[in-house]
Amino acid sequence: MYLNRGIRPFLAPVRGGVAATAAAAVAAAGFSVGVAFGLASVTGALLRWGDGGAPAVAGALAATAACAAGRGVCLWVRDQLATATAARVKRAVRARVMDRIYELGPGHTWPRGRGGVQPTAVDGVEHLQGYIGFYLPQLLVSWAVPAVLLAVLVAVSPPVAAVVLVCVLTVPFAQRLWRLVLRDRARDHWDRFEAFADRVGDTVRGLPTLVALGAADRRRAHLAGAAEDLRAATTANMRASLGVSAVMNAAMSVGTAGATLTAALEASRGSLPLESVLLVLFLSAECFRPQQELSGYWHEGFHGIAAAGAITRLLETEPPVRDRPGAAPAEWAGPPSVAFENVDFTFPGAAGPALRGVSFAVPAGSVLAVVGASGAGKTTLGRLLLRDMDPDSGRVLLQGRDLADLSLSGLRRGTARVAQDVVLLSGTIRENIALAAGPPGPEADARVADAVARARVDDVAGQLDDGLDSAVGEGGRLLSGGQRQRVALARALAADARLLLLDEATSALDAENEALITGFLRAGRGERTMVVIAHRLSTVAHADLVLVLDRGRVAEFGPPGELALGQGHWARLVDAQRAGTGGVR
Ligand SMILES: Nc1ncnc2c1ncn2[C@@H]1O[C@H](COP(=O)(O)OP(=O)(O)OP(=O)(O)O)[C@@H](O)[C@H]1O
Repeated sequence: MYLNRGIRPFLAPVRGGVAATAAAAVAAAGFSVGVAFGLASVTGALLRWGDGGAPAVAGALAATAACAAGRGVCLWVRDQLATATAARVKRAVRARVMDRIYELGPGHTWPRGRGGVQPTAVDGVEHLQGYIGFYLPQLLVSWAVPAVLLAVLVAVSPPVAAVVLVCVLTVPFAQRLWRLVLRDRARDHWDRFEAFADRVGDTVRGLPTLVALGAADRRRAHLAGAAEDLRAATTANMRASLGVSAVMNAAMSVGTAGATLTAALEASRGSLPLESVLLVLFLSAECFRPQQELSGYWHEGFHGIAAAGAITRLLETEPPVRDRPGAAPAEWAGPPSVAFENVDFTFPGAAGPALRGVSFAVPAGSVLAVVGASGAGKTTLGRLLLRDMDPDSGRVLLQGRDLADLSLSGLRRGTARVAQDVVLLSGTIRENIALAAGPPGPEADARVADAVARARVDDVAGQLDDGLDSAVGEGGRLLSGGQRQRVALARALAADARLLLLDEATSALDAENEALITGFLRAGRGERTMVVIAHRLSTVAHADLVLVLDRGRVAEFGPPGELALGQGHWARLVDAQRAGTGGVR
């Protein structure tokens, strides 16, 4: 049986359900045998009508009808059990997949973009329904039922049983062939499906840009190419699958015909009575029925195998960071001091390091501004500070303790960030802010109210019909860039974090919002340690310390006033900004 190793653990708790489903299907097959016996007796009784067979016909008919009804009930039970079993597995798999996505965290690089994981988490888990509910139990049935029926056939006519046995044995051969043909294809098909889904998502998100650039037609052609790729892969798989189906169907036809001929031959020799001939014909057809049904489930089996492979790969992906044994919770009694000690970091697959030998120390409760040219490593430094990833060498320290020795959940409880690309979740402004405010209740409500006031989100809400209960739309697209940033800032404040990272938080702010941020930096000093990836001199002016990065190295570090007196990078950047020829980058 082809069972993906990632899915096996989820099947253990529902083994009983799969077995019960298969048992119901086997019971249905048992009633089919009853129907076969019944029909054979009805036919025999009809042929002997002259011998006063009316009561016998009536009895046989009643027994046949009862068996047919029993079969119907068993199939109904099978479908109920299959659906319930598959639903349990899907629930468990989905929960584990979501856990894994959280564990992979913000530091994981998705090989096919973030959109590529959606088909696995949504469609992939759905595809397990048919695979686990019907395909796997049917696989058991396709062995069990022929085995039982062959035993009955041997008792009725050993030669017919021998013919049927030979043909039934082609089925495992066909299954093996199917597995060999489809194993790699299933993965390839899923990869194309994920890539296509990611591109469609990208296109929808980037539609305004595509239209503005006049590139919509080119993108459409590109998408059509990817769709054609997927169609070609699907057709090729269907062809291969149908080829294997044809082998099975041929075996079944040959088996039924062979059984009929053998039975007829035996009847002509007088060694098989007519009723037994009929019985043999019905039973040999029943022997092949489970395999016929199995081939009907192959489509679901194929998608299930492909999905199970993708789910396994996701579950086996190693997170970039995880808790070390004995990791301790971080202490958040007050704002922490922060230090980097000789930190090197290179992104997987990157040509060169993003950070090299970075060292600096920031006292608790200070504001550190990080500046530097585009690509200098500012965002990477922020990400290492919040432990999205671990340094290749060197250490990041929080209150003198290596970040890697602290538990991730404890660390995340005390940190917050307003990221470069502010992402709001679908829902209302209030819901977005409340996300960070802890379990619902009066305390969380008070935190939200305080954050709204401090980030002046009430100004934003006042411009909207439903105030704080206005929907922000997917990703926050119903709000302006500046409004989004205020909501994101409020969200970070509601988290009441002792370590706050603002990554280019001022880039989309107007003068009023910028004043809000700088005021907030001034007021927050001492309350929390803040690291600001800064663009504007006004922001940096309120920093206690400035770190200038240049191609991944620390070019300068110190209080802004002192650095401005020198002749280095910082002094040049300030002069350039004052002269209006550049930012603080
Ligand atoms: N996920 C990634 N994979 C590979 N390389 C990356 C990744 N993210 C960033 N880099 C590279 O690391 C270097 C530092 O990038 P980083 O985003 O930290 O720069 P930055 O100073 O924040 O730039 P900007 O001001 O433009 O945002 C760059 O060379 C960038 O190309």
